[in-house]
Amino acid sequence: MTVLSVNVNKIATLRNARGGNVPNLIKVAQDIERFGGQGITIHPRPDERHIRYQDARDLKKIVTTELNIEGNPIDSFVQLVDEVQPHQVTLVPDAPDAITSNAGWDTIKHHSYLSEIVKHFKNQGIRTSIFVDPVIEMIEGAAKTGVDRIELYTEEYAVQFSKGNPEKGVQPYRDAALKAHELGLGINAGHDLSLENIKYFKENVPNLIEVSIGHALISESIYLGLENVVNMYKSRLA
Ligand SMILES: CC(=O)[C@@H](O)[C@H](O)COP(=O)(O)O
Ligand SMILES: NCC(=O)COP(=O)(O)O
Repeated sequence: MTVLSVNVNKIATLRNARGGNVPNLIKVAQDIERFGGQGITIHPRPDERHIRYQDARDLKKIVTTELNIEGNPIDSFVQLVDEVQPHQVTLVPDAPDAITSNAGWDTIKHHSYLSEIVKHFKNQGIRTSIFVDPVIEMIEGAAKTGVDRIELYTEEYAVQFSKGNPEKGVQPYRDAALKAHELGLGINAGHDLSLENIKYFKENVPNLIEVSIGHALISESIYLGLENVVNMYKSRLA
């Protein structure tokens, strides 16, 4: 079984559009857990365009499954994670003005920086993950930082799947997962995973511990309903 962590960034996007508290992010997170979601993921960005730093504090008080905070470990992010103490922190190298995450870390170039940050969080007992492209050298570089897990950046898989090339799309992820497992790393994945492409990914990428899914899951819920969609993902991840 692979754990489904639901990314609620898009719930915050909708809420912020009117400046009030509709939809209520906390209630949605509680409902996701009630419907069977096994984790909540957030990705507070420096401009707080969707998740606000205060949301992280509020969610920590109510999440009973697993809270995963993703982001670029700039000083304010590190301070937030230190304060909130989520179950997992995922380091993502996104620029402040990036529309969304668009690359994994160069774990060789940033070896010292990542090693220091990984140590900082691991010393507090926070499970730490590094967002990477499915490139063997980057997996090896991640392992050398002492990190617990990697999160495979799955946009390219999603692109290839949508073009009708699922095997071409998944092959680098299978190879990366085998290497990561051999090196003792846990394997997470995320970005642009959807009801359409998740089953093939799960069936073809070994040792997949957790996926975080937001944009597609929330969009699909408009048509199919949140409870239904959470359970549709879970059956594809069983
Ligand atoms: C790391 C990752 O792939 C997701 O966290 C993604 O970046 C979601 O962020 P947005 O919701 O801002 O697109
Ligand atoms: N880590 C990936 C994530 O949290 C969700 O990404 P997406 O499904 O919104 O593309």
